[in-house]
Amino acid sequence: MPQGYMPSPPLHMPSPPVHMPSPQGYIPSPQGYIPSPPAESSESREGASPGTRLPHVASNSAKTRFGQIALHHTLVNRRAPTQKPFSVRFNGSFRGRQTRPTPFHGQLSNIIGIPTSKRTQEQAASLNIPLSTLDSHPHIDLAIDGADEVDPNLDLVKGRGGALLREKMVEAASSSFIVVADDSKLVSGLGGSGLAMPVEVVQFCWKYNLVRLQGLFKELGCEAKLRLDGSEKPYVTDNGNYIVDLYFQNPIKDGFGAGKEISALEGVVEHGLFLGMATSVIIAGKTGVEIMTK
Ligand SMILES: O=C[C@H](O)[C@H](O)[C@H](O)COP(=O)(O)O
Repeated sequence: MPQGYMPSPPLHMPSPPVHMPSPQGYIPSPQGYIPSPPAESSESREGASPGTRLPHVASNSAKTRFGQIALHHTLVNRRAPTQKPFSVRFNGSFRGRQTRPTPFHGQLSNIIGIPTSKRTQEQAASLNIPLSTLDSHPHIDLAIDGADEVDPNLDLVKGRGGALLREKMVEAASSSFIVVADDSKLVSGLGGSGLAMPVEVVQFCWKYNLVRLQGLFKELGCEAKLRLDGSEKPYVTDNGNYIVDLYFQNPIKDGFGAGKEISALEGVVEHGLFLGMATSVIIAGKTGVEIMTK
């Protein structure tokens, strides 16, 4: 936990500075902003605490909105702030729109971002967000990121965007890791979407490792494929490696065991199973937003 940071109840957000608009889905209270009364109750998910629905939040804007709220939540709850810059990691949370994201629109200062891909680094730099690296800032206060799959234990599959290695390094160094996703990402078990579970491998003899990776999960009906780019050439990560995508017919039963087996293969750089890392997950659905915490 970073120096000077005091957690507060997860669903309470103290009042932001006066120039910040009231966040959608929240109402003012003597304790600060609190979620608006739920439109309907939500069901709890196995392995996570009961969720709370925040009504009237469109799922297509929820990721950005709740990323902002998560950031505000963490920042305004810091007691006795030090002069030390607050470090936050970024991924593509502002991609698709080139407008300056609200948290950085002159409302927060003393923030340093740690980008997890070259693309995000360029975007953040173009928005004049101060950037650094893990070398200079080995302890990060807050990570906010999306996920490709979220299971009931808040374990994740990540890396369909190709940034899994840097994401895992940076998120593992973060005191708090908040995932923002929509409900299409929910699965009962990792690999259960039938979509890719990425593994970053060195280019040298990639086929050898592809065959070995597929062989590890024969009983789950796993098919391994080399990821290609738009020109049908092997996709190359920011780290100069290839990605082997694993497609499962049946979900992985033991994520930690699977992760260990994958990592034990020489030439494997990193895998897309993010286990025990997320602090909370903010899920947007058609009828509202649910916050899952352990
Ligand atoms: O490599 C990239 C990331 O791990 C994920 O693929 C990403 O966080 C999920 O992206 P999105 O929220 O845009 O679906």
